[in-house]
Amino acid sequence: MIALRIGNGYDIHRLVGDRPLILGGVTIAHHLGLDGHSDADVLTHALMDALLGALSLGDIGHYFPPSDAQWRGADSLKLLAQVNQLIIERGWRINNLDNVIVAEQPKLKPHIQAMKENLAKVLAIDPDLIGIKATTNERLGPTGREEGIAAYSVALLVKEG
Ligand SMILES: Nc1ccn([C@@H]2O[C@H](COP(=O)(O)O)[C@@H](O)[C@H]2O)c(=O)n1
Ligand SMILES: C[C@@]1(CO)OP(=O)(O)OP(=O)(O)OC[C@H]1O
Repeated sequence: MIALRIGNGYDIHRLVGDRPLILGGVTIAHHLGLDGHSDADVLTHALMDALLGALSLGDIGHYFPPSDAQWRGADSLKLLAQVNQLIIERGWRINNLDNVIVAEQPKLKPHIQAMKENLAKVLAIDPDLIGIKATTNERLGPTGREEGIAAYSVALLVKEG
């Protein structure tokens, strides 16, 4: 018997002048970066929420509360490794992941493969199981005005036997 569980995640972080831009663990040269208590890696945050959502385990704020100083400046890939552990402990594996980053600037296409490889390494899966797309918001709304970058993620988990 095969069991499937699907989850979705969303996050948005504000763009500011004095922070690095980190997406999927890749530091991208840009005049603005994402603000947050952690490294503000919005893609990895949306992905963690999708994975937790698939197993009805709550959200990242439950495991890594922004009020807790230990997560200040946290490397989100390290948090993702902890989320992956929760999945493995429960006997699930990742079937595939799909993600959309909404960013007016910079061009993300040249960095997508590196993001996939970073995430795949942490999750111990093939990079081809991870979809990552980038889109502008056609200059509409907060992402379109370059006030922030948002990400949406979908995760499909599978358990056999
Ligand atoms: N930050 C971004 C946004 C988009 N792209 C790539 O450009 C294509 C066209 O984007 P539209 O929003 O105009 O549809 C998109 O499909 C991406 O390939 C990007 O690299 N970085
Ligand atoms: C991982 C955390 C830890 O503070 O990161 P933040 O940078 O606060 O980002 P947010 O997506 O607002 O909330 C998730 C938090 O749990």
